[in-house]
Amino acid sequence: MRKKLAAGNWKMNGTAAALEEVTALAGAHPRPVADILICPPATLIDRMATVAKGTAIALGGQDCHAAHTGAHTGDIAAHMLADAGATHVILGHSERRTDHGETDADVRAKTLAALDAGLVAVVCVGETEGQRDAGETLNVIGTQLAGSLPDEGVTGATVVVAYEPVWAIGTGRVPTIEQIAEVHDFMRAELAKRFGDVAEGIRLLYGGSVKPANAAEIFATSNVDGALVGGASLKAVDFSAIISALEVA
Ligand SMILES: O=C[C@H](O)COP(=O)(O)O
Repeated sequence: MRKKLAAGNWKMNGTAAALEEVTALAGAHPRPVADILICPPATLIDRMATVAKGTAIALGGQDCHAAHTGAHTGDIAAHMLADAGATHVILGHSERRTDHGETDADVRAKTLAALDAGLVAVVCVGETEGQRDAGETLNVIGTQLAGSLPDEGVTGATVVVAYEPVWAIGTGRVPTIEQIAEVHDFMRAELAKRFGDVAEGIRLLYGGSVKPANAAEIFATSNVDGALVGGASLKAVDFSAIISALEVA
C-alpha cells in the first residue's frame, strides 16, 4: 500500500515571513495520514527546518547539481540540501527543462546525485500542449521516464514520479480524469516493465492547477498517489484543504 504524498513546490516564492505558513500547516495536521512535503526556495530550507522540527512536515529542494562540489556558480549540490535539512529534491520540473535547458540525461545525473546524498528524488515529467494535441503524450512521457530515471537505486523509498502536463501548470486548466488516469496507468506499466515489482511501491503524483476544489476528484483517480502543488501550496489554508482531500481519498 503506497502512502499518499502531498508535496508543495513553492518555486521562486517566499521569504522569512512565509515561515508562518509552515507553522500553521503543522498545527492543522499534527498526525497526518499522508506524507507532507514542502519544497521552498533554497534560501529558506535551513530556517524552515527549524520551524518544521518535530512536525510531520518534510522539506525538499527544487533542483540540485549533479556534481558533489566544484566550480558551479549559483548551483547547489544534493548533499548541501541534505545538510540544510532537506530530505527530498524535485528534479526535472518543466520550468527547469524549459528555463535551463535540462535534458533527460541531466535529470538522470541529478537523480543519481540525489540518491547518493540520501535524498528522495521527485522526478517530473509532462507533455506540452502541442505534444498532446499531436497525440504524442504517452510517447513523450515514456521517453522522459526512460531517460530521467537511472537503472540503479530506484525504489518506492527513493523515487517519486510527478506527472505535470506543462499546459496545466499555473493555468487553471486541468486534464480530464480520463487523461490523468491514462498517463498514470501508463507510467505504472512502464515502471513495472523496467523495475519489476519495485514499481508497485513508487508513488505517482499529479501536478498542474491542483486546488482545494478539484483535489478530491483527482485523488480518486487510478494510480494517483498524491499531488505536486504549486500556487495552492503557498497558503496553509489551501494546502491544508488539499492534504485533507488526499487523506480521505
Ligand atoms: O510543481 C508544481 C507544478 O508546477 C504545479 O503548479 P501549479 O499548482 O501552480 O499549477
